[in-house]
Amino acid sequence: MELLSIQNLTKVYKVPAGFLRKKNFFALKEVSLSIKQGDFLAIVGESGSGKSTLGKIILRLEKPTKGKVSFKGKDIFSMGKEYTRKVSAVFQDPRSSLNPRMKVEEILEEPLIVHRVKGRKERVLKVLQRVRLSEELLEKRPLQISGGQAQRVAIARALILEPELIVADEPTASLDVSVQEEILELFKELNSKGISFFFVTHDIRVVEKVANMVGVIYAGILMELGKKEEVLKNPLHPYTKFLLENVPVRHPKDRKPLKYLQEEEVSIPEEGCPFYPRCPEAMEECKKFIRRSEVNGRLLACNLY
Ligand SMILES: Nc1ncnc2c1ncn2[C@@H]1O[C@H](COP(=O)(O)OP(=O)(O)OP(=O)(O)O)[C@@H](O)[C@H]1O
Repeated sequence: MELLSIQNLTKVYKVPAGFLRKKNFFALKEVSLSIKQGDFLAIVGESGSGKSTLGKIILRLEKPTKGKVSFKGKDIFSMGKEYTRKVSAVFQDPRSSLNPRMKVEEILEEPLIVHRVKGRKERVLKVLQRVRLSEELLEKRPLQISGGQAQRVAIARALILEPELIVADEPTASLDVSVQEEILELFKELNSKGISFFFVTHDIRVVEKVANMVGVIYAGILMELGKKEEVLKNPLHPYTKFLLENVPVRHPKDRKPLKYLQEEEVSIPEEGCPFYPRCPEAMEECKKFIRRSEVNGRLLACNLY
């Protein structure tokens, strides 16, 4: 069953363009995708590609300029509090997403109070077990616990209203590698129990372990979207191929700059395909337009298809 559907989503920001002037900046351009019940969709992209904007729109923290987002067939912006119950969020840094003055117990109880849910104590204890935290933590505040524990508290809070979809925006990026693995395992386990995920990451390696679907975004355009095995084994879009050739390495000293960063800085064109200046397979028409198509169930934005 389709849980979330995004159709032709465009987000335009007005950005400064010289003295007292503003211009349109497209953070997202005509993005369409859908999340089925049980899906773990990972959206991969570099910094500034629009992935967080997409997550924020799903969470109703931003409004689209154009396009539609629906949850089980209903426009999310016309839904009331029941949407916040069904769709929750985990962000990158638990230290800034959790109120440092509140005790863990209060943090976990808050959504239950807002949504007038009874039996709060049992719910809190149950959710602590789900994220494998001990009861002793309830009296602590976010700064008195480790980063990994704090992220588990954030996940517990996201789980407490029994959501159907969790939007997770780089939820492991601020954690140590070993803790990252544990948190990913936890997401995988929650997913296997039926919770769907919209997971934002810049690290395509993270996707390999947990996702069943992967979407690749560049300069606000969803370049490729399909089943994880297919996309990773047989990438069709030149940009997906490029990302896979430049997978980040674990150890900082092994890191090399992305290939194109060694070249001169290329600006992103506003018309046509934003990737064409870097694309080894670019054609003349790519300067003018970008074709969207579906190849064997895979969505592509590329003139090669
Ligand atoms: N409120 C805003 N006003 C103007 N521009 C914005 C605003 N919010 C985001 N942008 C721009 O939109 C683009 C997409 O931002 P977004 O945060 O979605 O990217 P991202 O892929 O999540 O990157 P990162 O991984 O760095 O967070 C960026 O160029 C950003 O500067």
